[in-house]
Amino acid sequence: MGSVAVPLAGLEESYDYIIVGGGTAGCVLANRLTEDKDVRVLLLEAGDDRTTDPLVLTPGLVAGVYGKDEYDWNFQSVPQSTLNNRIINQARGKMLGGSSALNFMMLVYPSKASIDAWAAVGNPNWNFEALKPYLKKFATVDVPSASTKDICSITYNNDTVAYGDGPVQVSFGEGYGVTNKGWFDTFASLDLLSKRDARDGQALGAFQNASSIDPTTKTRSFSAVTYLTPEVRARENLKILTNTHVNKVLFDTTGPEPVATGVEINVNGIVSQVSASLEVILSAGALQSPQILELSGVGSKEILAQHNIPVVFENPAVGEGMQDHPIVCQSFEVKEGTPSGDVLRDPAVLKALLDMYTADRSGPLGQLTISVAYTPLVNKTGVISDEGVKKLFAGRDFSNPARAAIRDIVTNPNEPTFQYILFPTQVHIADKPDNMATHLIPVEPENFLTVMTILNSPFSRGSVHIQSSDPKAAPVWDPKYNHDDLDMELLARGVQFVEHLVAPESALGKLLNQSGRRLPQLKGDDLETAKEIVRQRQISVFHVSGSCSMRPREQGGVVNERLQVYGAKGLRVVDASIFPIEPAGNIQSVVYSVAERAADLIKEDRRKAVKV
Ligand SMILES: Cc1cc2nc3c(=O)[nH]c(=O)nc-3n(C[C@H](O)[C@H](O)[C@H](O)COP(=O)(O)OP(=O)(O)OC[C@H]3O[C@@H](n4cnc5c(N)ncnc54)[C@H](O)[C@@H]3O)c2cc1C
Repeated sequence: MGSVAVPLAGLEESYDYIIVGGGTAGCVLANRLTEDKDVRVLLLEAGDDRTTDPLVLTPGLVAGVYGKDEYDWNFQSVPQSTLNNRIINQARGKMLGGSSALNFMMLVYPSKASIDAWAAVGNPNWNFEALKPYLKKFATVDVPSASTKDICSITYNNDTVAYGDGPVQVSFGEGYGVTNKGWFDTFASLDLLSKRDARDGQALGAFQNASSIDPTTKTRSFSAVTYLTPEVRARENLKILTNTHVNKVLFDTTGPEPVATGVEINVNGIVSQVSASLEVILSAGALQSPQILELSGVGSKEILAQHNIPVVFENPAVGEGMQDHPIVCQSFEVKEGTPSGDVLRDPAVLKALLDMYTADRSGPLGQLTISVAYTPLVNKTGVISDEGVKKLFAGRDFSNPARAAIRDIVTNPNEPTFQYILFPTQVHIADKPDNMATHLIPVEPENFLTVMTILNSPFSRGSVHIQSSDPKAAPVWDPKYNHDDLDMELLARGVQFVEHLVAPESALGKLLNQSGRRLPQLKGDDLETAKEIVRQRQISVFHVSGSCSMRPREQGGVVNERLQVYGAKGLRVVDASIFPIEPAGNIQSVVYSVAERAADLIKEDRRKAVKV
């Protein structure tokens, strides 16, 4: 099907900026760029607008959207050789709001060192201090109640006033109970309770994360509702087009450097073009921004040739450098009387909770009761000694600046090598999960809690590339988890530490059925068994990033510090793809703040160009 240079009915022929992907980052940009009335923006989203959909808005119903074509791209990895050849699912939001519309809503701030590492790998203008104003700009964090503070041992936050003043509404909720208390008491007994506010980037120990849930309405607070409010949508200089698949970026190649001039779109099978007079901005997420670049002729010559795509300009780094946080999920049967989300398998319980939520927004469906902890490098004996850390890293090559930057974080006893999560239900791992819901729907008859071990700064790098010139064909995602064997060594040690958390004498262990089942039925007492637990139970924590990395070009960069694509004019990438190094913790806070900062950079560049 050929495309015609005629705009679709209702569209102008040209806009100043075209944003590709109305996801987490894309909605931020659409809002901020149209604050200037002179700037005309077109926001293009492949999915629909589901901002009034109860499955999206109700925090406790999130599992209901996974795998459904109208909400979720539902990508699958190639089999992972280090994980017993299992296939790993990667849910991705396909709707206005993108992945912020189907994520778990955990709102965690990155560690300072993990953002300072961005500067260390060639981006001197991107460090924690530079990002901090934007970490405050995207959200307003409500204060926790006295009872939440008490149950969750919150003694470290400066919580007399809300933190930040941005559109995303963030809260702590009220549903915490004995399991959360057990979590905090257990970490306290290990002298690993946070003493600092995690928002200052230097927390270590257990702390209560907030959630992107509006404290008043008890609904998901995500980019499409918070940045695209009715007021913003009413702006005459903003056009939002949903159900619009962007096939590729169009270039003028007649000058010395290719210039992005617009995009080719597919709306209900009708392929047409629309022009951008200033810039095309790709915000299609870490799996699809590189896909669109390759479909447009930007990428490795060999890959483009395989699919008969003419090269506009070559950059083999496109789609490489892919990162993700590996997460190992061990489930433990609870004692009679210990609360577990597994009771939702009973339709009568689910109905009663739905009735409560519908009546007055009360009950667990309007909250998230996950708790977390950051720890330094630990193993079965606790925090690993300096000597032990040195031994683990001895004789390895750290000449690559990114590897050196990650080593510096992981070996620093004041930095969070691991994030632990207390998840209130069982997690089911399948060799080939149909979708994310496969992990969440209880299949075991007993009730469980899950302790999750996340490696915050992995060394392994994967890739994502097109497998066809068809824009609708899913790209091939190979995260290459643990291909750097250090990741397996570290993760296995992190898994060994879980035995401290669930031990019979620990406060959490006392809530478990110590003679009951575990998933898997293995204990990480020795390192080899801990590695087998990783192989059987590691999945993705859905933090894919780094596939269009911000780095110097000669070091594998795709974008520069202003997020402009090397080798072209008028083209940027603004989403999780640009992260040069995965930040510690859950990454939505970083995606939002990168997009906020990008909006300022774009405005600044326009001011300079048109001298306004
Ligand atoms: C299941 C899940 C749970 C998560 N839980 C958490 C959590 O609890 N806390 C946390 O901090 N983070 C969490 N994350 C991660 C976080 O939500 C994401 O990292 C973040 O939302 C990614 O933002 P983005 O802007 O890079 O991409 P996205 O938000 O995914 O946006 C990309 C957008 O581009 C659109 N698009 C793609 N291709 C095209 C095309 N060709 N044409 C037009 N549009 C296109 C997509 O439909 C989508 O709307 C989770 C993610 C998932 C998937």
